[in-house]
Amino acid sequence: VWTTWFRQKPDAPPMLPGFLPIIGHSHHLIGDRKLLSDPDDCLKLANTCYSKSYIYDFAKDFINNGLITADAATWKVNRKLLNPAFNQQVLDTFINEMNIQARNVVSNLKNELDKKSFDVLRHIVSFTLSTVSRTSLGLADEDQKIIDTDYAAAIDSIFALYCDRFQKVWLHLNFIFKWSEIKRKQDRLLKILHNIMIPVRYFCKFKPILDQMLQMASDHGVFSDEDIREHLDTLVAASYDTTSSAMTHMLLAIATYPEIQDRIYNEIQEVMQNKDDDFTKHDLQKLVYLEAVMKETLRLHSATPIIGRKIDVDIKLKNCTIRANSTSIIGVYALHRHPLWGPDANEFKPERWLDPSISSLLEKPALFAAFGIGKRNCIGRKSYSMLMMKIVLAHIVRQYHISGDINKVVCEFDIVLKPVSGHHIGLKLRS
Ligand code: HEM
Repeated sequence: VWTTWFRQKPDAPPMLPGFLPIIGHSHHLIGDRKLLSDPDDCLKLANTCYSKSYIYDFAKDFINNGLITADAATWKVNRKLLNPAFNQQVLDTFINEMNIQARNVVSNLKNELDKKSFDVLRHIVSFTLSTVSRTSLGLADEDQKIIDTDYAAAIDSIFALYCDRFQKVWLHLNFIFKWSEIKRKQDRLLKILHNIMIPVRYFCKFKPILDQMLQMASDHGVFSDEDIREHLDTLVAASYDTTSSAMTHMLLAIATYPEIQDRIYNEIQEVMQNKDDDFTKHDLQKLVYLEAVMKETLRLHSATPIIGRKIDVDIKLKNCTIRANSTSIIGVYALHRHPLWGPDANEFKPERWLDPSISSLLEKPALFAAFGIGKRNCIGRKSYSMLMMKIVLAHIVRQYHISGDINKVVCEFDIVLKPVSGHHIGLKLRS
């Protein structure tokens, strides 16, 4: 009542549909939220307020000061320290491991050949998890199995608990939550996750990202053991669901449009001169059409359709002012369909990414926000996750003809956007 009636400025943004006098949107259990979809406003907000909405605090017991959940002051320091761990030279050393993991997926997919359809998510999740943990943690094979099974199951369950808590608005209050069954389950899962991740630093072999953190801990005394555990958990948690969701959507999109699939295949053949070699950094740079398809899928089927920010200070936007101490939601889904994309904004057209005029369009950096907006964007964005996804997609398309229909997929909003109807594709071996 207070925020709705007494603290509103005359130039406050209009209320979302469904607003009722006095109770606002509380019958929808979403409280007082502003949804933004103008690219300039979104960027201004994202670069003015670095604090996350209180919903992110649900994951604090798990990843506390990791980049995703850290408060603004801690985030600024840690992001600066961690940025170098994701530089291009470090990431180039991952290409070999990514090729190995991609060949494993292609080999496992042989068991699914010639079925009318099957759910591809299991294969993609396992690829993502093993690639991320091998490249950032550098685990040996036997230790990797614990991550593939116990850690993956625990992380899935803990994400489901966060969603459950999000929907039960009374559990947003900590003093009720701490007596709940969800809290007891969360504590059990955290014990499993911590017991797996804490010893990781002692038994790794190839570990560029972890190495960087250990180096900083010893040189500057900046990270404690617990900080390192939180950063490692954050990397796996932040990459595994998002990348799996994005990659399954990309496979489904490629499956839906045979002419697009043929063009990707032909591009691969041209670049690789019909050989079955691993993809090098230079080969990957030449796969421009595949990259356009990936970006177009991220645009229309973004794994993170909304991003929440806590508003710390009053912000004057183009047509309104948003008050401090409220929450705003950046509507990535809406930004990706903004009229600036043109009259064909709702159509799947990878060619738009090859059109030279795209660079003037992307001068508004918030227009494409699949990896977040502004300075607090995804640390693993272009180089890490695009690289990993490109390699596996190129290996799969080179080997198999994919069928499926993305338009039949029904999604729900979990921590990321997930198809509830399954991720069904069919595969045939290319001759
Ligand atoms: C297709 C794959 C991915 C998508 C769509 C994605 C998307 C995003 C988005 C939208 C954010 C901003 C969240 C927010 O503002 O609340 C974010 C942050 C983050 N992502 Fe990603 N991500 C992907 C892959 C990865 C990978 C592979 C890694 C790690 C290697 C990673 C690590 C992170 C981290 C650490 C943050 C927090 C950054 C910060 O606050 O400084 N992500 N991601």
